[in-house]
Amino acid sequence: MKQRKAWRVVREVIDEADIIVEVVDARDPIGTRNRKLERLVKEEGKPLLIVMNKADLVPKEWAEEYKRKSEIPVVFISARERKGTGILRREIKKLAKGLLDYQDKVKVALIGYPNVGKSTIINTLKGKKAVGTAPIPGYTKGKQLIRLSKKIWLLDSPGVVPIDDFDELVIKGGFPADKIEEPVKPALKLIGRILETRKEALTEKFGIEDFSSEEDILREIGKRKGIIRKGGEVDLEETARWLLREWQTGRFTLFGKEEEKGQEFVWDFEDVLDGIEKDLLLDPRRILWKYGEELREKLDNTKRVGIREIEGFTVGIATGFKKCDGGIKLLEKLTGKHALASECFGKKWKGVVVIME
Ligand SMILES: Nc1nc2c(ncn2[C@@H]2O[C@H](COP(=O)(O)OP(=O)(O)OP(=O)(O)O)[C@@H](O)[C@H]2O)c(=O)[nH]1
Repeated sequence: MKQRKAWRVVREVIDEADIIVEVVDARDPIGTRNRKLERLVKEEGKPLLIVMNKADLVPKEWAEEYKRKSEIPVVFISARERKGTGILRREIKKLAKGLLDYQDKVKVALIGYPNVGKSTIINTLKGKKAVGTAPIPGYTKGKQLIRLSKKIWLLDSPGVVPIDDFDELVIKGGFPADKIEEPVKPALKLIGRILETRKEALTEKFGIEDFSSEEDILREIGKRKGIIRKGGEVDLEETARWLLREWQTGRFTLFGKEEEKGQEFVWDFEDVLDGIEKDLLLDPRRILWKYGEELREKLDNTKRVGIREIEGFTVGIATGFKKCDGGIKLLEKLTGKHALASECFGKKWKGVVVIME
């Protein structure tokens, strides 16, 4: 049901825009491109541009190679480092040119999976210019357009592609590895993705050079890590969980050296989440009154995160942040949901309890 609603919003954004920019993560272009989205845009006959963001986290040659292979125009940028945004503007202008023969204004929309950097790109494109956002008369209330040039405008709220496949959700970090009952399937999918994208990563991290099948690779990882059952056989399930955990926390990436350090965290707070009853869900302060002491004990510079679905709500706990906002943002990223209420705690290192829709 939720999926359908999310796709409806994406369709509305496609409908509204004249040019669609699909934002993907340069580290995982295969996993963050969405064929359904691309098909919908094509069906509408609208121009599509792919922006591979976070280019600062991948080697240049890799970017060039991907660009050569793509049939859709690709632009590489790093919104965070403000690199490549000039080229992006130029490409958008190029696509808009053809349309401006028939209309006097062109609207551009960014669409992509959660966490790929859509908002950061919008902010970068906005620039420092005071013109920034301006309400346009007759335009849907609450929404604004950002002026890129006199005739080219950007929708200020991006379209978010829902993650509809459970294995995919796990790979993207939206469901904690430790909680998965059948971790082998998503782990094999992850290995398949790595084989397709950059199999050298398996050699660099695990010393594996024989890429026969996904399952053999998983078994080999277990063997090398010593995740063995009593009988001496590799424990595939535990290996799968371990691998997914490494991936989700960023300890294992496609490009060993270029890890995004800021995003590393450990899963924690199982006990507290186990104890949360229905009446505590009304207010995050109640959770803090009851479990504050336990939570404060773990406050240090390690980022710890716990997430649990309880009675139709999602409860998240995050600690180890300089600002509570960082914790809330990470929880929202991981779950793809929005915070309804939150309560902050801690002095030097902060933690936060968040209830999400
Ligand atoms: N290294 C790097 N990180 C980036 C870049 N752009 C964005 N990020 C980071 O990626 C994370 C997600 O960025 P957002 O702009 O919030 O992503 P979004 O696509 O709007 O995410 P949702 O709001 O969940 O849909 C943040 O931690 C950003 O700082 C980039 O070019 N390089």
